Amino acid sequence: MSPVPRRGFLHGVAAAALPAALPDPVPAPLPAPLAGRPPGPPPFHGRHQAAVLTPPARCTAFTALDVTAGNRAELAELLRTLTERARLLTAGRAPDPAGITAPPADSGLLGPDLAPRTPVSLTLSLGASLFDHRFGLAARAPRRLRAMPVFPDDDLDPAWCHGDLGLQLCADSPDIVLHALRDLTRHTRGAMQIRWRLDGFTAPPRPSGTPRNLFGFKDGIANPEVRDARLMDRLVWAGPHSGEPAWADGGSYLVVRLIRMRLEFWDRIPLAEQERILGRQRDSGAPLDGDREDDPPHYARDPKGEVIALDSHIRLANPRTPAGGDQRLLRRSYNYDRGVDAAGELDAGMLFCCYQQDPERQFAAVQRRLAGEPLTDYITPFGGGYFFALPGVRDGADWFGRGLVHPT
Ligand SMILES: C=CC1=C(C)c2cc3[nH]c(cc4nc(cc5[nH]c(cc1n2)c(C)c5CCC(=O)O)C(CCC(=O)O)=C4C)c(C)c3C=C
Ligand SMILES: [Fe+2]
Repeated sequence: MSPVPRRGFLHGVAAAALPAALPDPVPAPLPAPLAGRPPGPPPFHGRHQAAVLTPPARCTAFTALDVTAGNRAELAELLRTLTERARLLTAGRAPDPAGITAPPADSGLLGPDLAPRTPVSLTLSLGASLFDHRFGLAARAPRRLRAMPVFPDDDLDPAWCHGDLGLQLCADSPDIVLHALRDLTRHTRGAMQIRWRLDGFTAPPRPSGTPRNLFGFKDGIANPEVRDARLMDRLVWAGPHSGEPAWADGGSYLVVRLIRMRLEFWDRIPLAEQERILGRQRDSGAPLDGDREDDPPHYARDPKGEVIALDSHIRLANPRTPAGGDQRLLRRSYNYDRGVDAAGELDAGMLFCCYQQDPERQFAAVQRRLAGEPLTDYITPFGGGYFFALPGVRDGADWFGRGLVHPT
């Protein structure tokens, strides 16, 4: 049982550790899509959570949690605490020292001087199960939020699926991610508990450009342009303009899929077959009818699939199909590596994450077309969930989910 009582978990250790004011962030390298903005980590306050549009970081941990808070007031307290800690952590700020008889205010993992070199980004999202009977929120749920269904070719393990909350932490190194997770769990003990967690990484671009997945192919090439704000309003952001409640304005649906990749099998097939399955050249990333990774594939010129096979991954996934609305997704995937399984096989794959305005119109429509594609012989989806990434925290008085839990 938790030594920290459920009620009032924010008061005491957490409240004592909160600083009165945060320092100005010091300039850090900007991801490409944010170039042109004033230097520094993405601001924490805003209409959207800052990390949704930023490119994948080097390291991540996706953690699904179950809320153990007993009522709506305790849920509100949990969300307020997560907001306060997120403000601190995303600014790379060390907590104030604890008294000599108290446990240290910080794990110490990053040394005594955190600020301001170690910013972490955090994205908080809600699962459909949070809207059950416990908190009286069913009538206020995001309209399109439901539990992740089972798709053909899935082999889902219930221990790796769903969750009341989804928490994604991203940073330059795994210790920064773990430091943030320890801080958050420590300050919310008694109100939420981890259900599952998968850590991921991206490779640095070699030699440049888009990073590669564990099959050796560049991944994330054909993503929508995040600098196009009107496009993001059509494809990524949800709110009253997409039929959602007012409190949800600026949020986004997040689909997470944990997909094991059978690396030993993949490594036994010829390169030409690998490229036929995916529809792109491995080394350059170009579509099989092009020369460069940013060349668009020309399916209309190849109706029989003689160059890019009709059942290749990119041709089936193609979200720019005229029927069924715009299905383009913002993919933000990571590689994962969990060592070896009991049979001595490599246990590695993809932590597939994508943001969208409508998971049925976008992710599910694409996923259904991929059923039975040749790639399915080399991959096994075993977990994940559907989540709603909350709108951003607007200012110093706001907190994650305030409009949901405390309507004004
Ligand atoms: C349902 C959504 C998708 C899943 C799940 C998925 C898994 C998956 N993908 C690769 C490798 C590649 N995917 C690529 C492109 C691509 N994939 C999806 C969707 C899902 N992929 C889309 C919508 C697209 C873009 C299609 C287009 O617009 O042309 C590519 C090509 C490079 C790129 O654009 O990123 C690769 C390579 C694997 C290995 C995988 C499961 C493990
Ligand atoms: Fe894909």
